[in-house]
Amino acid sequence: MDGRRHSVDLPISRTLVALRRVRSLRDPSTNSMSKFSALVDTGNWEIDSSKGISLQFKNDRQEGGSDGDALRSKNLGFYGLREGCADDFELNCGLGKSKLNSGKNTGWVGKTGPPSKTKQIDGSDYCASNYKPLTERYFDDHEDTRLDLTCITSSSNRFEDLDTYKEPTVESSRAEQADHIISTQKLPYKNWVKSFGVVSDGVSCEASPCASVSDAISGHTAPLLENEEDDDVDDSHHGCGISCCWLRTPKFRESYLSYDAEEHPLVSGDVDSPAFYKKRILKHINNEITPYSETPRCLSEKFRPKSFSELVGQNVVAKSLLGAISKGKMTSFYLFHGPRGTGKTSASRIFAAALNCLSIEEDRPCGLCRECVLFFSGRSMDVKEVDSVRINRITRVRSLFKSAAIPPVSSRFKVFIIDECQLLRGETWAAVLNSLDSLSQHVIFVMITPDLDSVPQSALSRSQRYHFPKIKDLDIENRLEKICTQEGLDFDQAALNFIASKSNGSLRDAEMILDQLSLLGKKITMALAYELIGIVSDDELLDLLDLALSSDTSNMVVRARELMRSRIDPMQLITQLANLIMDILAGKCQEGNSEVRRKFSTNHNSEVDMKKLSHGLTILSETEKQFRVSKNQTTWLTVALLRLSSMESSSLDSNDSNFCLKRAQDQDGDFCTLSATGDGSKHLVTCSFDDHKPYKLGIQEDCKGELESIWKRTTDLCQSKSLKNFLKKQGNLSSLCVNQGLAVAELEFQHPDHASKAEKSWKQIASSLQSILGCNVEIRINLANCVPNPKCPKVSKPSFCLFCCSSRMQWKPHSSIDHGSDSDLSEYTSKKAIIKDRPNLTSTSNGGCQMPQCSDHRAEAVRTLRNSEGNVLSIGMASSLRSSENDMPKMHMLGVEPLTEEGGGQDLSIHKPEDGPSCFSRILRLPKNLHPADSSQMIPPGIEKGNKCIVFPWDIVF
Ligand SMILES: Nc1ncnc2c1ncn2[C@@H]1O[C@H](COP(=O)(O)OP(=O)(O)OP(=O)(O)O)[C@@H](O)[C@H]1O
Ligand SMILES: [Zn+2]
Repeated sequence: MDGRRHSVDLPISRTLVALRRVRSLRDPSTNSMSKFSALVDTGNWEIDSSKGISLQFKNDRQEGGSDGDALRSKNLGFYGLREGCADDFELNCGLGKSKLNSGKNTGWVGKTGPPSKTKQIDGSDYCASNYKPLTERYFDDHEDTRLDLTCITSSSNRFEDLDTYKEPTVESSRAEQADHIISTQKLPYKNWVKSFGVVSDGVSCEASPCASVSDAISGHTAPLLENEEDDDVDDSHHGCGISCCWLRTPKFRESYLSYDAEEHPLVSGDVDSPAFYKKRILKHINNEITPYSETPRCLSEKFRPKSFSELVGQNVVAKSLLGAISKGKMTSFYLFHGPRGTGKTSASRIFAAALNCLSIEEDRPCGLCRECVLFFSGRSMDVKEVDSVRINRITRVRSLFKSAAIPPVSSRFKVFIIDECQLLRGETWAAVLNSLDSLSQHVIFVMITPDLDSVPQSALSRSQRYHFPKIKDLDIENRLEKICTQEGLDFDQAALNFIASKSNGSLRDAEMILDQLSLLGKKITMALAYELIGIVSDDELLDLLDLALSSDTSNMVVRARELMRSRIDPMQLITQLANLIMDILAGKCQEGNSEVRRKFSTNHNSEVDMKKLSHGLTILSETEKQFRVSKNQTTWLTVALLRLSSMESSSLDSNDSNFCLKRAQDQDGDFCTLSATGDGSKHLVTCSFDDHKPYKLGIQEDCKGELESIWKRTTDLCQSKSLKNFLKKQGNLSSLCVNQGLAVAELEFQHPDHASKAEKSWKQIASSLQSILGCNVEIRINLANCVPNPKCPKVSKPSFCLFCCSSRMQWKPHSSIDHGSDSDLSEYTSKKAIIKDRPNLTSTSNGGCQMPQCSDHRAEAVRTLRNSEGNVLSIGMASSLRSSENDMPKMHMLGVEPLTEEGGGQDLSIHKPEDGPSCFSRILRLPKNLHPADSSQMIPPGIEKGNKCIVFPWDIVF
């Protein structure tokens, strides 16, 4: 009867919810949504003040009948359930009565027999009814012939069914879905209809792994019960935590039923009532827990790998698992672990499919064979995903293993995948491990966890472990690119690169971000990605850092405020800044092709900038702590940036006295400070020496020219031709640092003999330098490559400089300098002046190292170890013993304190005693491995030895 209308009274809330949900309802057997898609379009929703909302729809195929026959003409592919053995089962969902008589067993595969009874609920028996396509069932309105079939197929002509389907109602969909679930998955089964040969005609080998089950299988039979006890086994999809595995749909770990698992354990038969199921399932459906989805809901579902070759970045794992299968060397217990979103679950499913794949090819799973089709359509009865939470009871574990003991339905292996196994309780683990030994060869357990530490040791040692490492950014980027191409998404490569870098090795996270971005319907760009992720770009942060390092305070504050006002959370900004600084310090900033990056790395590559940045990390970490107790995060962030911006040399560590400002002569011949500033232009600032601003000509590339020029002029000033040539050829000025009117010049020689020779001529070198620089000069003579010191195993790298000596000469601007005369030299040699107040220190009369001199010509000094780039790696004490004053001191390190180690350079501090700006003392934490005898012997007079520290009350020469 064309045009027949059926009404459903629904409360308004449910109606509206239903409208929203209709997309998520689908036919679980066919994995198809098409049966429901017409619903919204063809359904006619009417609002009646007395009845509420009603849904009406036209029934094209219905030739007649009553309201109760609403579904008759609609072959939804769902399957009925008989409640009780005689009574028709009714779905009172507003559609009237839906009679689901089993009728004849037309077109069904299976065996007939008495109905399998299960426990009674509310006094009524029910049986696993006969199943057949609804069309037939409705039209063959016969009494129960008690076929013992639990067939879950759709009609024999599924495609036709789909085509003819037009207008189900929401409620009928739900009800039938509920029926389907009950009939296909919830009922206890009596027997397996075992042979797939019987149904194989329906298995299309051409079907893709993703084909819906009805496309793939036309007669898959569910197992029937062997006996009552076993009913908890393979039908355990209903709330026991075991569900058939499917690849394309999301993991369905929840039970369809939402009843409390504790109350209804796995084996429980007292819940096996259709009414009970129906209620639960409907509740479940109403709760929008959709076990299946028509189309993959997100990209990560859609692009879930289906073969080992599709598994990104896990080649070792893939190869090993495939190897195990091809060699037939499987074990019963696998443990997949690794960070989230790296493919553990996908791999476990692929592994399960590969184990049962019938293909003889190496590349398994083939996706085409019967087993693969069964598996990928979610209908394999031999692969189960088990919810860890739900089996967290010994009784359930026992049931699980009982289930495992039953041979596989059609496959070679029964595979149980237990995800999140770290949630299993100790007793559950014990039960699992105890039962493992009794497992037959055909059972394989795959446990998955992101947290290996939570898995008991006993389990670890019993399992074959596979680690899934984080996926490389490049692999993620390539995968995203592939997805974009397949999905027809327009994208910027940089944006994909950015997404990859922000997903922390998790491909799922990356796909999620891409998914969200794709919804915007625009080209996937960096700007969009930044906006979505809620972070500012590295370029913006570099800009901010540039301002901070350039001490452009006002602009920096403005910029920071802009950023925070726009979108960024201060805590996020702190984290990002810290990450960026770490990248810069690790030299990663030069990578990439952005203009801002290039500019930043050009402008801020000095030693002092690096120190500022590393100190900045400390500031940021303090600020982060402050954030936790403060509401005004924005202010604290601004304070942090201001601190970063206004960082002075004094706030840096001892070696920060080498504040890296460059000194040069301007064109008028005046001394000035040449600083490397943030804006990229070197600007000249006239400076006087008493302004206490230190500066340095460092070893950076851009200083090299200046250093060479100074060294050339210095050597030119040397009177002795041989010295001049020697210095030009063998030595060079590696750095020059001026602090508080004292220039510390570091000279570098390649060979100890050369260093020694230079040391002997130190006065001439120093005076020449003084003439050029116009200030007090201290020279240090370093050996570029040193022989490793056996006393100091840490210092084994030949590039470290163990040899260092220094001497100081006071500048007398108006005195005439005679570079060749030692007698004149006394006029402006500063040593006595500097050390006169410190009786413990004496100068070496031969003009050698300035060190505290002990009796027996023993001298100690603090030494620095530098790597070939000139960075200070460690500091330590060295002592020298010389048999005569003219001997070259034989230095050896007494102890080394790596600056990087905890308790090392951290404790180094500078004290400025009253006795003049050029002297200070430092506290040096002694190395832990320093032999007490050594330390007591070698510590020079005047050094107070504390518990861990010794105080050097003299001008330590670094
Ligand atoms: N190695 C991978 N190769 C291909 N796709 C992957 C990979 N890892 C993750 N994915 C993508 O992420 C989604 C989720 O992956 P999967 O569930 O296998 O990760 P998991 O490691 O098990 O994560 P969790 O520990 O959170 O369960 C997949 O559907 C897939 O789209
Ligand atoms: Zn296969």
